[in-house]
Amino acid sequence: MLVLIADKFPASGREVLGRLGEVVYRPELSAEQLPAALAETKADILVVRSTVVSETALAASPPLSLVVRAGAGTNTIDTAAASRRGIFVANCPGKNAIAVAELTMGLILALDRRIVDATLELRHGTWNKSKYGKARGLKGQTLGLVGFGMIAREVAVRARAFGLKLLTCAHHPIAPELLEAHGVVQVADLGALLDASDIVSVHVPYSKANHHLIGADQIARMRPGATLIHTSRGGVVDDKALAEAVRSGRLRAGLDVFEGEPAGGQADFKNIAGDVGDIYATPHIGASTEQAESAISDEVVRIIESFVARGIVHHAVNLNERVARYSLVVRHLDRVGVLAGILMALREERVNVQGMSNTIFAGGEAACATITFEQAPSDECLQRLRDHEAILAVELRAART
Ligand SMILES: NC(=O)c1ccc[n+]([C@@H]2O[C@H](COP(=O)([O-])OP(=O)(O)OC[C@H]3O[C@@H](n4cnc5c(N)ncnc54)[C@H](O)[C@@H]3O)[C@@H](O)[C@H]2O)c1
Ligand SMILES: O=C(O)CC[C@@H](O)C(=O)O
Repeated sequence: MLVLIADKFPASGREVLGRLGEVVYRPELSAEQLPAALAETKADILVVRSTVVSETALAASPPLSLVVRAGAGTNTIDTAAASRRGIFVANCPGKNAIAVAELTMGLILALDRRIVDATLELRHGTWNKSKYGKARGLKGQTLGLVGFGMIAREVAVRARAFGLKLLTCAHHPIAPELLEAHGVVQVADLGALLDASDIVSVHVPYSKANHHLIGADQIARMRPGATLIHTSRGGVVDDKALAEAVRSGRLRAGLDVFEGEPAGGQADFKNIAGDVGDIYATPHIGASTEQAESAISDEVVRIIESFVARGIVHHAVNLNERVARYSLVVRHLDRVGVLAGILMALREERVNVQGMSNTIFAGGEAACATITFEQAPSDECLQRLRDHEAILAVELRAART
């Protein structure tokens, strides 16, 4: 088994993976160089952070069967192409949420106290207490969290300690216990959240549907003097419209992600923070704390270990989520050919198997197979299975609709 790691990844994690197979560490690879590296190494497993994984990359190594995103967002991986090729794509949900929440709070505080500007002036020898000795203060202000996933919840925990009032919006009703536990109120929709918030912080994944979720209209709807914090993904906010609103003095913004940002560690990048003083910005470092990188590394190792040892992929993001209409539970003696016999019987019925698992009981004598499909096998087929000398019991279950 060969694991190609195409982004920065801790040495401790690489060492553990090295015990499972060969590890090729190429953190310098760009998206353009990735296909050639995959073709050359014939990697079975690919680990990436922000490096884009295109269909060409996925096709470059025939044995490639798993791509692990050492992070949360998978929009940089062509998951549709991976699904077409039967390649699992997995991520590490929540493992860097605290780090992003900490940066979010950092940007909120830095903007309120204008810490960056004050530091820059002091560095140049200017004492400007008159200018920087004015801030609104956070207590009692309203923070609107766009999305209420892992990161937004960690932001809520921290923001509450600062005395902020918390709102959120989602496409569906969020469980009341979850809202209550975080001291958050769900408002009707994004518009209501923008109307009511002094600070808006964006925590949704990038997708076609979320492209410019915070566009010119939403930016215009924000309260005058409000602050927008964006640490989710370039493209969720319309950067140009935001820059205009900040330049006009209506808003302030704290950004960790940008439209068209470079994927690698160092590059020239002309960006909207360059000429707009009220934009504070960091180069996509939300997840980059030692704590988060270590938690992500442990999770990547866990995902790969489980895949190699048991074929189970934790946090796969490109599986068919549809619940099969029928499942057949077959308890059987653990003998060669029994499973093949069951599948042959289903094949004769032209039943297309959707999923299958087989668990062996302690002692190794008996096992239980669960097979799922959309179309029920006939009674005759079920009887034939029941009559098999190595089959102990057969039960057909229909999913509740
Ligand atoms: N700056 C960084 O370094 C960094 C690090 C980690 C994650 N991220 C980004 O942050 C995003 C969120 O991360 P997370 O761990 O909280 O993910 P998550 O999946 O736990 O939460 C995202 C939530 O947003 C909701 N959502 C999606 N579209 C929405 C919409 N239009 N309106 C309201 N809710 C919507 C989803 O239902 C989900 O509950 C990631 O997808 C990634 O792009 C950035
Ligand atoms: O790996 C990184 O540096 C960024 C990760 C982050 O954007 C994520 O989606 O987890």
